Amino acid sequence: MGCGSFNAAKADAPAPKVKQSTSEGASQNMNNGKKILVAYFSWSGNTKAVAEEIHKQVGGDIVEIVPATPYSETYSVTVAKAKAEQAANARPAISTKIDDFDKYDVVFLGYPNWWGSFPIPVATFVETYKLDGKTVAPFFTHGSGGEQRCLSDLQKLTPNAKFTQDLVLSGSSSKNAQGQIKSWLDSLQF
Ligand SMILES: Cc1cc2nc3c(=O)[nH]c(=O)nc-3n(C[C@H](O)[C@H](O)[C@H](O)COP(=O)(O)O)c2cc1C
Repeated sequence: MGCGSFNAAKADAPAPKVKQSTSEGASQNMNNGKKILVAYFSWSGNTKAVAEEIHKQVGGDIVEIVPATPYSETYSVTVAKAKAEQAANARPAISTKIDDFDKYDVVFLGYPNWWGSFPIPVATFVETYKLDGKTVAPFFTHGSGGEQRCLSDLQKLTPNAKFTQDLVLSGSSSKNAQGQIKSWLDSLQF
């Protein structure tokens, strides 16, 4: 798809911020006896809003996937870099650190659709923190292209995870999606 159709989503979104990459919210980190982590990548805040709502509803810990070298706040620069990284199948370093990742049974993993697929730092994340044997509940936001290869490319990277039904939201609906998130979580029995 062309860039024009997702410019609007960026225009409405807050400026990206680099956050401390530590797990937090450990006080209520069990749901149905499962230890939960919500992990997300977000450049302009849409997926972050969804991640925070999921965390609010299911509890557990939440962590942001943060590239060691942040993306530019300039849309066109980030678009060009993301495209080049995908073409090169790059693995940029991430600053995200998670202690004792093995303890998590369920990982809610979310990111925006970037060129039809995952932003490349997500690949670094799943190759660093192995999802084998874990339940993975994927969620995506997009400009207008929908899911495209967001899920199928993730499944290729981590074929030994147990995937639930995913949640796909347009970026423009991401800040008002409490009801859709609740329905999705109910359907997954969380
Ligand atoms: C580098 C880049 C590439 C994108 N590629 C697509 C795309 O191929 N299809 C699409 O529907 N949206 C695309 N988008 C739009 C984002 O998926 C959408 O705005 C998303 O909600 C942004 O999430 P975020 O605020 O968490 O970063 C792209 C955005 C960027 C910055």
